[in-house]
Formats: sequence, C-alpha cells, structure tokens
Amino acid sequence: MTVLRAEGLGKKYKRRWALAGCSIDIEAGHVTGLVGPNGAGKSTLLNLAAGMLEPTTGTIEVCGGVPGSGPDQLAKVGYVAQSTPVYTALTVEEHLRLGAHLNPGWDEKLAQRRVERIGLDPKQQAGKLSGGQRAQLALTLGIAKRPELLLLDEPVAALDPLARREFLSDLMESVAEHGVSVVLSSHLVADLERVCDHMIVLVDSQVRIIGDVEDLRATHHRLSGPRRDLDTLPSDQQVISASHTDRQTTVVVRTDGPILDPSWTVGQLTLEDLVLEYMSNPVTARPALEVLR
Ligand SMILES: Nc1ncnc2c1ncn2[C@@H]1O[C@H](COP(=O)(O)OP(=O)(O)OP(=O)(O)O)[C@@H](O)[C@H]1O
Repeated sequence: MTVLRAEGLGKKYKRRWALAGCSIDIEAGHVTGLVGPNGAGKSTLLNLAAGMLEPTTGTIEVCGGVPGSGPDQLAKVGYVAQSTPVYTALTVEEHLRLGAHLNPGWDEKLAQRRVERIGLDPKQQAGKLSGGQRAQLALTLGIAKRPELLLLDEPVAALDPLARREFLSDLMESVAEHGVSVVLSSHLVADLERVCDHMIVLVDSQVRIIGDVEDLRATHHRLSGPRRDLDTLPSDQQVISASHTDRQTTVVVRTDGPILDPSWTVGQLTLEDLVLEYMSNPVTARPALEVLR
C-alpha cells in the first residue's frame, strides 16, 4: 500500500516556489528521512501531506485519501509540526485527555508510559514546560494517536542527546510493533541513518534523490585517480560531483554497475557524505526519481 504519493507537486507562496515538480511514492512500512538545506521545502512538503496547505500544482495522496479531507483522513495521519504546538493553558494530563477525546485509535497506555518515562509532571501547564519537554509532549500525542502515517518535522531538534536517542528508539519500537509508517525531517543525518530505511533529499524546492538507503549506499562511489576528462566515463555513471587538481580527479558517481576501470581507487560514501554531495552540488546532479518499494 502506498502511504504517500505526490505527482508534479508544487507550492507557491506569492511569487516564490517553495516546492516544485515533486514526484514521490512511499510504500507503507518505511521510515523515510527528509533532508535538505534550510528553505529547501521540507516543512512545506510535510504541511501538504498533513493537509495544512493546499498544492498550487500537482496532486498529493496520503493513506489513500486527500490530505485534511475529513475526520477519517485526519485519524490516519499524525503530524508534529516543527513548532511542536501545544495548548499553553492546558496541563499535560489535559492534553492526553484531549488526545483520547479526539482520536479514535488513541493508545492511553502508551501515552501514560511515555509521559512517565520522560518525567513530565501531569499537572504542569504546557506553557511552563521547556522547549524540549513541549516537543516530547507533542511527540507523545503524535505517537499515541496510532496513525497509519506519522509526519514529524525536525522532531529531535529540541531534545538533549539522551532524550533524542530514547525518542528514536521509541519510534523504532512503534514501527516494529504497530507497523506505522514515518516520514521525518531532520538536519541530523547521523540520527536519520540510525532509523531510516529510505531517504529523500530536497534541494532548491525539488527532489534531488529519493531511494532505499542501502541502495543509495551501494550505488554511489567516490572515485579518485589520474586527472581525466569526465566525458570519458561510461554512460551508466551519473556524475554527482567532481573536482580536479593538476594531476588528479576525484568524482562521485552513481551507477548500478560495477566500477571496472582499474585506474580508479574506489571509496564508499557514508550516508552523510552522500547527502552532502547532493546538497552542495545542485547543478551537476540530475534529479533522480524513483519509486520507493
Ligand atoms: N508562509 C510562508 N509564506 C511565504 N514563504 C514561505 C512560507 N513558508 C515557507 N516559505 C518559503 O518557502 C521556502 C521553503 O520553506 P520550508 O519551511 O518548507 O523549508 P524547510 O526545508 O523546511 O526549511 P528549514 O530547514 O529551515 O526548516 C522558503 O524559501 C521559505 O522562505
């Protein structure tokens, strides 16, 4: 089953395109990381998927429905926005009560367990929580809702390192136990690497690359060797970035085939290297669109 399908998706604010021509296909059961520079369009994409925004062009379908189209659709999708919105005048326990009231699939046990473990005082007003505690409360509401698809916009940005690790392991537990699909944006690629099996890199409002993390790792190589003209590379090798000194060429290529040329020294890239290559070379790389299976 497809949990998120976008075709030619675009969003324009006044005269500026925040997102343009995005085609994305995410099957259920995946944890998909969304990365890209500031202003690339990550929050815009998540807002479109949550039904908080309407597309200017193209279409987006989430869990088989139009985002934000009614109560059934809202129940299927959990969304924790970057600002981790909470009701400042309500206490922690009132938030949980509200969650139980509004969400047909509410998991009270899970919500209580999380609040206890995080150490939130149920009687404390949300407006008096720290930024990290507010984020934890918002994340608890998102997870305990038991959605089919959980959309998280920079969920760990406000968390301390231990809380971050625990949150990510909670998330993995929810994925394993309840099969929830997740799309989460973050600038912390090392965190994403721990939990994501798929990755989308957005640059300049467009999808630069989308795919299975293992496939991405296996098909990208850093080649270094004697200086040479890039036109001499085999046609199945897509150049992502290249640099030359007087004597040496270093090039990052994407290819499904083996590197047969013995003059290259072949190095593997970490996921972080790979993401940075796409983020810092928006011109040389062509967009690579794939279906996530
Ligand atoms: N409400 C708005 N009105 C006008 N422009 C907007 C609005 N929201 C976002 N934008 C613009 O759209 C572009 C994409 O913004 P978006 O917030 O989606 O990026 P992002 O990738 O989430 O960035 P960040 O990593 O900084 O959170 C940016 O240029 C931003 O200035």
